[in-house]
Amino acid sequence: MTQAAISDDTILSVRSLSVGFGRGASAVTALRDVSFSLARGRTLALVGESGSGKSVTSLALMGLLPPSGRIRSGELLFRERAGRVIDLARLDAPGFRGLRGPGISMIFQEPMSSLNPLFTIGDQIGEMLLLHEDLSATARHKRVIEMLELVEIPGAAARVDAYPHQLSGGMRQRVMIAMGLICHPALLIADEPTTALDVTIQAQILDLMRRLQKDLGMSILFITHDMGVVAEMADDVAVMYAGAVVEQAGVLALFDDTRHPYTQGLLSSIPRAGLGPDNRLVPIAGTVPSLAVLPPGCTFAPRCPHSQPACRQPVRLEEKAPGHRSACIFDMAGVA
Ligand SMILES: Nc1ncnc2c1ncn2[C@@H]1O[C@H](COP(=O)(O)OP(=O)(O)OP(=O)(O)O)[C@@H](O)[C@H]1O
Repeated sequence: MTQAAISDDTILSVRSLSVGFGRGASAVTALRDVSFSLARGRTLALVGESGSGKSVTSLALMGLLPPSGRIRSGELLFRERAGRVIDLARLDAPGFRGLRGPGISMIFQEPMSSLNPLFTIGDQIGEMLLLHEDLSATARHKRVIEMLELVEIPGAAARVDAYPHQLSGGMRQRVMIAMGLICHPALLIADEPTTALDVTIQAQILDLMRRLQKDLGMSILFITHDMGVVAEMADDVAVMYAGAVVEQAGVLALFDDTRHPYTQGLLSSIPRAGLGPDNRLVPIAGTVPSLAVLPPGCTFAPRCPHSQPACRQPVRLEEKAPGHRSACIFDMAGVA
């Protein structure tokens, strides 16, 4: 345990995190020297293509890496509501059991695979309280109904006894949010919580999350590959590529003053209203490299339109403007 140096307004500081899977010849490094921080009460979007390391980062934060995964180095400094700072990279299993719920909570993309079909939603939400709070059965039932009302499930007092299959996809996602928030976590990790939903329901769920964040005073780590959702939800953004953060900035700076060619590629691949024949979508050419055979130097160089021989040298995430860091040897400001 450590009262390590993180500023008072920081809730999470990930420092030089490296995570590997497997051993010997088959070992791969899934996260390389990942660093980012999340300020209290704000939303940080962790964004990147499939396989960039977003889920491995969140599983490491929750102490839920699979048995073949291991934190090789780094610090995960987390500030509890009471103010104490703990290093999650050194927390043991009982420590994590106490932390998951009231400290950090996670909601996943697919509610149907996270909810148990055999238990009512009331029982499943109440289970979190049973683990963490000493309440009578009546008080627990009341708290669960209040939570269902907070996530705007109509007829909460009756729906508390429903089974997951009796609810629509949007309602099930609200149940997942209720389960994630019932113990009032300081940090909510939301892993693509709206990907499986249609756009109207997605907008409602994002609205709800923003309102609950204000009401309950939480910080959110929002994992997504969708730049539209980033623009809606994030205060700050960390962009990941092949297991490393390549750019971190405030959301406006990231969109208006993009510094890394990979982020520029992600932004030019999002659909915009009014695209004409001369302004087509530009998908990023090539694919994410295999973690087993990463190119030397900048891992994005083989796909980068600006790449030069110098990009084969090691590159570090460096501050290019106040609060704006990028891992590119060039200053890409103003270059599209
Ligand atoms: N259990 C595992 N064993 C071996 N490698 C793994 C394991 N879990 C993840 N990885 C590797 O770690 C890398 C990062 O995966 P991760 O799931 O974090 O990506 P992601 O950015 O969350 O992708 P997606 O958006 O598809 O969820 C991938 O290359 C993946 O193959």
